[in-house]
Amino acid sequence: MIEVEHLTKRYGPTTAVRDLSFTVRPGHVTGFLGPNGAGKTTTLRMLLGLVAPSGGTATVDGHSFRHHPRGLRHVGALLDAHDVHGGRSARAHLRALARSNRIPAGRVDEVLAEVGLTGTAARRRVGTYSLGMRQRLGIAGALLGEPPVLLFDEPLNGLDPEGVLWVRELFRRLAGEGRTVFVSSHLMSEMEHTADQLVVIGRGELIAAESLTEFAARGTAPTVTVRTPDAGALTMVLTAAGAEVSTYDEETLRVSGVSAGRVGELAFEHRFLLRELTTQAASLERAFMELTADSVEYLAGADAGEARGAGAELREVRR
Ligand SMILES: Nc1ncnc2c1ncn2[C@@H]1O[C@H](COP(=O)(O)OP(=O)(O)OP(=O)(O)O)[C@@H](O)[C@H]1O
Repeated sequence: MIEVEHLTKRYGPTTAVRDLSFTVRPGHVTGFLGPNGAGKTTTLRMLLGLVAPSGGTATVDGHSFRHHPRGLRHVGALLDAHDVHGGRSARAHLRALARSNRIPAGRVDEVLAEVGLTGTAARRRVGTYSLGMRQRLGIAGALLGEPPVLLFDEPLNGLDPEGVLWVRELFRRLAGEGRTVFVSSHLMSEMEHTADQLVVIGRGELIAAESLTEFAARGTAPTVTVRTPDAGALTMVLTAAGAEVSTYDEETLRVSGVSAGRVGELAFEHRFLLRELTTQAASLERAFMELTADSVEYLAGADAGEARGAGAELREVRR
């Protein structure tokens, strides 16, 4: 179990992490989400004892990583895929890691096969690797000691679609084996098919720590799209039934506040012809943007107003 309690990190006038507390449990893939600069990397570095906190604690199974004698056999991590000597081969790099962590050398070929760096790829200098290949090597390094706890900082960066699918399956399998898998990303679209638990931060502070399902429920309610030649008359019926209706085009309505089933029943009762009746689930991406809108440091032009506006809307709803 990863426990972060009142964790704070200041760099001069910048507070990268502020009074952050959360728990990450074994048996789950937990996504660590936040916009750029939210403090994810700083938190992971504190967990690994690479950066000293200004306050609070970050522990794995009750110990700080620095004081854990089993090193890579206890916590495996991929922080920065570029953090590997470019002149070495993948195999030489992993052999050195294995030696210094007293891990049997036989594990090196096992993890290379696991991440798909076999044959000539394993013998090539890491300096010639693409970002995706470096990510695979970083993941191999994290898996080397078969640790019960795994930390990954933006592991999907640079991976091709096949690589993304492979990583997702790998993480699920590792969690299924009872390990703790903690994965950072600044993109909800990456996490929504990867994680089942979420820790969301913005400007170094905790915004949410809950399951993906709970997080989804915070977002915009699902909407129903209805296509009918009787759009005007159906709008009146739906509004009378308590729905909110907006017109998309002369045949298409967007309906919220009632289910697709109820729209179907009302249309049947009033003998309206329906050409389409579909539900759009709440978008997790939208919920994430709304929730973090006020903590986004780097916004481009027009998006800034829109995202902040969305944040304000959500606060209205919560009140
Ligand atoms: N060594 C440092 N010295 C000064 N400021 C730092 C240092 N490391 C991080 N910061 C600042 O702390 C804040 C959090 O940075 P961090 O890299 O932890 O965020 P992040 O969530 O990982 O972002 P990204 O998704 O962009 O990698 C940023 O404002 C960053 O500029």
